[in-house]
Amino acid sequence: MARLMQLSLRGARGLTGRPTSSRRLVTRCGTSGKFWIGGNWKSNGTAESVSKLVDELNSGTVPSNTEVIVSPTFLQIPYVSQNLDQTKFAVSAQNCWVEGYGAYTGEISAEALADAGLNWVILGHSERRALNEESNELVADKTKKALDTGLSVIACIGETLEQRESGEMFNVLDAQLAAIADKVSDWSKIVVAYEPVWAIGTGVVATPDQAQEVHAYLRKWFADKVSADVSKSIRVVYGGSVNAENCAELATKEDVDGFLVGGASLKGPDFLVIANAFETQAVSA
Ligand SMILES: O=C(CO)COP(=O)(O)O
Repeated sequence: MARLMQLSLRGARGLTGRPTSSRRLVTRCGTSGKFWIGGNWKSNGTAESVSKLVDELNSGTVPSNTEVIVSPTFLQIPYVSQNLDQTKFAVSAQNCWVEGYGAYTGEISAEALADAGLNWVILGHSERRALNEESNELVADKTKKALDTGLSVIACIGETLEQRESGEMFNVLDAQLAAIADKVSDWSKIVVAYEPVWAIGTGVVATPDQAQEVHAYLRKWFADKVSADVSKSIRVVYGGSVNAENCAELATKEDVDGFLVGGASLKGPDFLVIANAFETQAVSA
């Protein structure tokens, strides 16, 4: 109760002492009201290291105001699903194919993910866009397919340094979102992950103000191009060199509804600090 009161005070005054809008007072972190943290393990993890990581995560706590997912490789998903405490953590895939079951050698369908008991999939990660040449249209088609199959989607967008420095950043983000908006009308099972490519795996984190600027822009994009309701309810999370040291300050930003974490999600104690970032800054506000 005390924490709830602190959260509402924080919503009413903001950390700066300035009044925040009533929109965010009611809807910080979207309709769910929960901060959202994802750990993207990428192509990492041996049987031994994953077992250790799962044990470390199980020994930690996750606040009730935060939803936490981890995303192992396909091969590690069964072990993680069976051994991770799913009262605290959900499990996600890092990709799926655009078609269903069939003659698609090397691919895994959204249906197969659902059949394995998963509820989440990451789509459009910049590494897949760059290394596997996934276009905005393919990411949008995969997003539609995953949603139609009943999965929730972490839809990743973000600009390269070159695009940012040449003034193309907002056009790039617009095009990435517009492609999805062309195919999808129900955004209730989408978390948007803003991951500037220049911040991924580089140790160069966006400043809290840089993250807030883009997140506020994206929220306005939803208000203008989709609807006021979606703008209010969608969660927009930040990814790119988030770690145990910088997460609390980033979490203070009004339009930052969580994080998608790469490297630091492979270290159990660090990821648990990040998973508690919203709780920590809410209580200390
Ligand atoms: O790509 C990311 C999460 O999807 C971010 O990776 P890092 O946290 O390692 O920069």
